[in-house]
Amino acid sequence: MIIAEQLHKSFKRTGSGSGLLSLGKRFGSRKKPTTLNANRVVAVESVSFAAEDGRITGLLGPNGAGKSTTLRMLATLIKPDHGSARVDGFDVSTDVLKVRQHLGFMPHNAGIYPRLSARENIIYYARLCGLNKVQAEARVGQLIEQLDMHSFADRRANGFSQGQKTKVALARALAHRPQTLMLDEPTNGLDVMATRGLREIIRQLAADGHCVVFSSHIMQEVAALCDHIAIISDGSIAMQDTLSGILERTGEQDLEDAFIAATRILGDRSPT
Ligand SMILES: Nc1ncnc2c1ncn2[C@@H]1O[C@H](COP(=O)(O)OP(=O)(O)OP(=O)(O)O)[C@@H](O)[C@H]1O
Repeated sequence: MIIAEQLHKSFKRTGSGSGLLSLGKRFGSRKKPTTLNANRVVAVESVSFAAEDGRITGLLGPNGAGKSTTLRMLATLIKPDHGSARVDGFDVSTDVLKVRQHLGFMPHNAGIYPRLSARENIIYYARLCGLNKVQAEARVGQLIEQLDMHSFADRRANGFSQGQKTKVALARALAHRPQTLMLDEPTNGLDVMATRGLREIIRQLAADGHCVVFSSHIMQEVAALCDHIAIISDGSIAMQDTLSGILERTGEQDLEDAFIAATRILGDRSPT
């Protein structure tokens, strides 16, 4: 289970574009210019949401909404500036090792080692997570079977297709049998069959009682897969509920219209 409360993260602005922001609000943003700091990029303004075990939770937001930054804070890769979050009861700021034991994270850009084979990539990560050599080899064998990776398991990852990279990254995230799994835009670049396969795996993990969180900007995908949806826009959660709850609260017929309505409501709530 994940509980995030008012997570906030900004980054130092680099490069020469700092003057641009002070001229006005960001394109597509409903935030007023006064909330923007010319020296900092606010990636996540205030994110609070809960993701329960046995449930698929979708973090739905457009490009630049703060999805990856939120997931990276939850995965203990970066520290929040403010706010707090717990993964299976462990604090992401103070119980880093415990959080990592309980969490499997598949980052946006797969991040696999090109010189290692698929099998070696997964074994390496499993060993980092505390499995001994025999355990790691056995676990990797299971994952290769489960994710149908036989045809490329012993090839170097350099040159892998997007789908092959995604499978390796997913296997790596599952290596230590984490209770909670977070996937950052997992279907990016996958074909229809690979996407279907991944959806089945996600459904099965939730059915087995795992907490699964994934980020996406694809409405149909989130609508088809998620039990719970958290809409993120401009670094804040605009609305969170079941699909039917979101449709009811916005008075819309489909998620796309509901998404626009929810972000408009958030914009109207923002301080002037
Ligand atoms: N390390 C960083 N330094 C500066 N700005 C950053 C950094 N990381 C993220 N940002 C900025 O924070 C904002 C949110 O980025 P983030 O990657 O979290 O969004 P996202 O919702 O995952 O977007 P996408 O769907 O495009 O991947 C963006 O404006 C991004 O440029």
